[in-house]
Amino acid sequence: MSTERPLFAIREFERAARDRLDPVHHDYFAGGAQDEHTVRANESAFAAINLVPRVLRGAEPPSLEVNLLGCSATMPVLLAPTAFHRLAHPEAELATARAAAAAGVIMTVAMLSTVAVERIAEEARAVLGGADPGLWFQLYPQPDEELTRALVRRAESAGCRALVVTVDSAALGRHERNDRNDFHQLPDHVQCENLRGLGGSDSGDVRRVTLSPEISWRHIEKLREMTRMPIVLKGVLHPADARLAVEGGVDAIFVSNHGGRQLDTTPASITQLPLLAEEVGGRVPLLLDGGVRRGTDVVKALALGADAVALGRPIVWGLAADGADGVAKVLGLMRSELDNALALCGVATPKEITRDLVSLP
Ligand SMILES: Cc1cc2nc3c(=O)[nH]c(=O)nc-3n(C[C@H](O)[C@H](O)[C@H](O)COP(=O)(O)O)c2cc1C
Ligand SMILES: CCCCCCC(=O)C(=O)O
Repeated sequence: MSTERPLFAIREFERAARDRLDPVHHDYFAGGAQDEHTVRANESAFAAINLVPRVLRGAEPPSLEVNLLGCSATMPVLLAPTAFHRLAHPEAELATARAAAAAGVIMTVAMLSTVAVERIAEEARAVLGGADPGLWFQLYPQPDEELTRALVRRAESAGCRALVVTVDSAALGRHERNDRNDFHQLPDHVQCENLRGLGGSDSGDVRRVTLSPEISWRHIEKLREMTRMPIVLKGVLHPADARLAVEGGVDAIFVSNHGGRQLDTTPASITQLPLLAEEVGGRVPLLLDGGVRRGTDVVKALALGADAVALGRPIVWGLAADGADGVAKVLGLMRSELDNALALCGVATPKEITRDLVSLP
């Protein structure tokens, strides 16, 4: 399966994916909470920010490399965790992992991946001739501490280099598209493979997962005791929570509204970023996701205080459109757009991107 004609923008991958996907699954991937105000805001807020380039800087050719929590990456763009890749393509997370490894970017494996994290790591390592792909693992902390511990152990044993703890999911967001489609159960062949063999059960049934309002800072402290992986809190929007996170010793903060899929009418991630950047004051790295669709969006996020950004839906669109090749093309597009945007802004590296390169609405 491959796209018949070349695609020149992530928006075109979105259309190609829509043409390929079962409409119910497309709605699951594309949709957000309730009226989807935040889904739209994530993208429109980027469009409303202007870039104010510098000229005649005599800059070196752009170099996009970064190091994030000890993992080197060929650009400041990583894969956000997204669940259930098997709904998008039969090769599921294996295809995604091959493309990410070949591109030299960090893939955050979702706890709810449909291929086990060990298999994903093996696939990525094979692309790199046995070298470490620097995978990160996303966790929904469970009220059952032993299940959480087993998931953390599993990620560590698979060689994951950071634990991305999703904290914006005290309950599942209300997805009216899924309700209208009566999509409340996964097909039998789509299983959460990371759950198998843990907590005394061999089932990969997603219903074993609990999203609970009981989860608190105490659970983050426990995670700190459970693992030596750096801990990244994903889903922080309030500056006061960013302060607590830094004081609590987390290693990085992911400014995210879950792609508008949890609480509708939260601000766009990019709108909230400067407030968090000010509160954090460079004490820990800041990552951002939500609505990143262009290389120029990456420059805007870095100018406003992010160290890197992550892509959610664009990766799913690439996967659905053309498997590993589709993901590779999405990442290739981001890389060449970012390269072009840096050159046109008069900077050579992500570190040289400064606040004065953007003007806010
Ligand atoms: C289909 C889908 C599944 C997702 N699954 C997860 C998940 O399992 N865990 C998580 O922390 N975030 C999950 N997210 C949120 C993403 O990690 C990310 O925050 C969001 O997609 C970024 O916005 P974007 O899609 O506009 O790039 C999911 C998002 C989508 C679209
Ligand atoms: C208990 C199942 C929750 C699935 C959530 C996956 C996700 O984060 C998303 O779709 O967004």
